[in-house]
Amino acid sequence: MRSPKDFFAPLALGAPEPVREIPFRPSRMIHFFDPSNEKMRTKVPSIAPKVDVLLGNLEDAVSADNKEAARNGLVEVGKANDFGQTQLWTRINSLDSPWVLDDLITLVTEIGDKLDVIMVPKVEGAQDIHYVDRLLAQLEARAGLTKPLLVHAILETASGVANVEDIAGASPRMQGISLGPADLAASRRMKTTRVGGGHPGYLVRTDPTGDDVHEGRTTYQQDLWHYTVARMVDACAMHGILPYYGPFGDIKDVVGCEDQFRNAFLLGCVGTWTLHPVQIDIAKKVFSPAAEDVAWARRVIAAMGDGTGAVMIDGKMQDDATYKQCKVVAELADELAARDPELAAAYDAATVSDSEAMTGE
Ligand SMILES: CC(C)(COP(=O)(O)OP(=O)(O)OC[C@H]1O[C@@H](n2cnc3c(N)ncnc32)[C@H](O)[C@@H]1OP(=O)(O)O)[C@@H](O)C(=O)NCCC(=O)NCCSC(=O)C[C@H](O)C(=O)O
Ligand SMILES: [Mg+2]
Repeated sequence: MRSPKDFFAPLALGAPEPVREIPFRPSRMIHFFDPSNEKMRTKVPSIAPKVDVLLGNLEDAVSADNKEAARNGLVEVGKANDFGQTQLWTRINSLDSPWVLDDLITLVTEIGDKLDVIMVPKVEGAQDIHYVDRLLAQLEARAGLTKPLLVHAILETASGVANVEDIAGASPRMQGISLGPADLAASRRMKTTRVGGGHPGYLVRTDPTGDDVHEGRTTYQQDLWHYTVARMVDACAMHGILPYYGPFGDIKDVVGCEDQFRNAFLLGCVGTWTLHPVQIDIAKKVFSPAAEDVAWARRVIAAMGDGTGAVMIDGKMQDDATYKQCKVVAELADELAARDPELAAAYDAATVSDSEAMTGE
């Protein structure tokens, strides 16, 4: 454990100064593509402007035979494209794999200036982040990078969940954490066979009303991921980093996907992974606050003045705590609107019509 006094010191001579705060940049969708797949590589220039984050995946879903091709394909993509406001991330292979050292050495050396965040899978505890932290500092120094690479952990082992607060605070590089429900299910010995989402067997049932316990009792499917997502959100908030939902593998179930994403958004996540182009617009819709919620938040903020005291709006009590919630929504809306003119126009139109409705104009 480093002394708090040394926490922000570079871990190698010549490495860039660590950031003091994680900059907020829109990251509603982290779009996964396989850089070993030539067809997907050719789609990068058309997909990049539609997503907040483009991620070249080197780990699971890339076959062992294609690991080198994926690494080289990502270098090619990084060198050939200007990503504008879209961030370029990668997911490296796991720290116990034979590929990860070459992943880090090659990517930082060849395209370290283009990469924003390195996603590390199967993080078990702070020690895994410390290893990556020092190695990155050495590689950054050697490559002459001036901006530190940030690190994102996937929460996908039972031990990672048990240590999530330590992981979130392990380094100033920690940008955020995503849920990895598929590996986490395996690590926990859960009896599901899916990538994220619910399960019809995980439910509660209303009490029996008479003698027949077998019929007429409503069931409600429960969210398998509620506990982990909530715990991850708290760990991230505590350390000033960003929480994300992860993958939803049933690509055809666009409705279930939207529900799962929204649960995560309401609980505090800022974004999610998208595995297929069809999920991009779902993530954009869910992780951008609704225009009517933004109009309401702006109304409460305006009515609350300095943010203290209590007022009634439409029969509902507002006070310091609702003011703070509204600030979260309104500030997120402003940050997203600064990048997205369509969203900016929708938020402004809703705010105008909300204030016209109030004044009866
Ligand atoms: C899942 C896929 C293999 C499906 O691909 P495909 O069979 O080609 O689907 P479609 O025919 O519907 O595709 C239509 C067109 O869209 C292109 N496409 C598909 N996916 C992508 C993408 N991600 N980015 C860009 N373009 C994409 C296809 O090429 C088709 O193009 P065209 O023929 O010109 O019309 C595929 O979607 C895929 O590989 N997705 C990524 C999978 C992935 O990254 N998985 C790993 C993340 S999840 C995970 O690791 C679990 C987690 O760690 C945990 O533990 O929970
Ligand atoms: Mg995984």
